[in-house]
Amino acid sequence: ARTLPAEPPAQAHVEEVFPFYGEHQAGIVTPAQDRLHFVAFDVITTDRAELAELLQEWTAAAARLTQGKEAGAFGATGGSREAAPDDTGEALGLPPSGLTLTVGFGPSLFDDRFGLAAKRPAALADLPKFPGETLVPEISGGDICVQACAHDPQVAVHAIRNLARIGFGRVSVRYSQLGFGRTSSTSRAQATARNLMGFKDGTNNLKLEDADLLREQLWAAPGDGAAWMAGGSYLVTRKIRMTVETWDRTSLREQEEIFGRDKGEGAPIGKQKEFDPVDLSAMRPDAHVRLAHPSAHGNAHLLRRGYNYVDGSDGLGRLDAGLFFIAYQRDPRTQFVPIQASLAKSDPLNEYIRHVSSGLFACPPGVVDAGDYWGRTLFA
Ligand SMILES: C=CC1=C(C)c2cc3[nH]c(cc4nc(cc5[nH]c(cc1n2)c(C)c5CCC(=O)O)C(CCC(=O)O)=C4C)c(C)c3C=C
Ligand SMILES: [Fe+2]
Repeated sequence: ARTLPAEPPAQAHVEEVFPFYGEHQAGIVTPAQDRLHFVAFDVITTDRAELAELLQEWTAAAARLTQGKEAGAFGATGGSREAAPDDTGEALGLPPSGLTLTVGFGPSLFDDRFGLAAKRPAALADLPKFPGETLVPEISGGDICVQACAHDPQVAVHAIRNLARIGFGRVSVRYSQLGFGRTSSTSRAQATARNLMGFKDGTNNLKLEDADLLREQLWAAPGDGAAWMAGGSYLVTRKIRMTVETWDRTSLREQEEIFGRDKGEGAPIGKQKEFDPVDLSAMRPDAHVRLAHPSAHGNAHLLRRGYNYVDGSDGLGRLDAGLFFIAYQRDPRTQFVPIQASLAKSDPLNEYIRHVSSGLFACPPGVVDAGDYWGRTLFA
């Protein structure tokens, strides 16, 4: 029998509303919701004022949407019948569903189009090329990203669709990704969910209860170099395709040795329970959790917040499935990069996975009140 921490019933989840205003953006330490719609935009206007104006319009819409309201004051049906409605309507009648919207700015926004080059944080350094990755440019990068998380996919999709509609003529969608089944817990009140390899994922994650570690490892601080990012965090996304058919023909012993944890309970090799402390010496030297462990990287942690994805099948009878990996951190140069460098070099999981897209974004601090907007500290 499984023992899971107590969680509120599903109905309580869909009625959940997370505050939009605050020191930090919601959607980072917020207990990970069940569904994801992630979008990356290219900015097509070259006018800085127009971009800042769009961010203000987006902020106003996001403040409404996350509270369970329609995108604009007239909504889907309250405006003129001669004009397009200011909400697309597919979330009418649905509960708020714990929607959060989190914005980030990619390295390409800091080129010479908007006079932002001098504000590019050193921590937003382009990621190096990692061995074995086969990144597809069309589903990588982006000037601006928005991560929508909710318990109902229709609510997450509705939010992204309305932001894209508002941005018409100023931004265009570069790529978007749907995700289901969170693969991380970001709070100790949550049960650990499973990835598509069938393993509990997110056991040893940074969690919202870890106040000291969050201060040290998650949030950018005023002395970090880019003052406008204080209270923000850096986001790395990686779409990681899994060859699940090959994985499914691998023995249970091999699967468990690759991760360094058992499949049923999620306990570290040599231990009994999921949250027993990891004994690295008990597992093979290249076990995934051993290579990724903070002790192997100068105590570097990540706040992982990824989702499973299945984009249909690939025409060869294989599921086009995997993990949309999402990780927040204070500085990717000392956190994601060294961890991924060692995984790319030695992780036996590499036989079953391929990184196909990559994104890097500076997610600014939270919007403090209705007079504030996404990116104000950057554009000020
Ligand atoms: C660069 C960072 C990481 C990538 C990329 C990554 C890919 C990846 N991971 C799993 C499954 C699991 N990962 C687990 C632990 C874990 N993974 C990372 C980092 C990356 N993983 C870290 C930092 C950790 C925690 C290590 C520790 O402190 O113990 C686990 C074990 C359970 C857990 O603690 O979350 C699993 C399972 C997959 C399938 C995958 C790519 C598809
Ligand atoms: Fe991992």
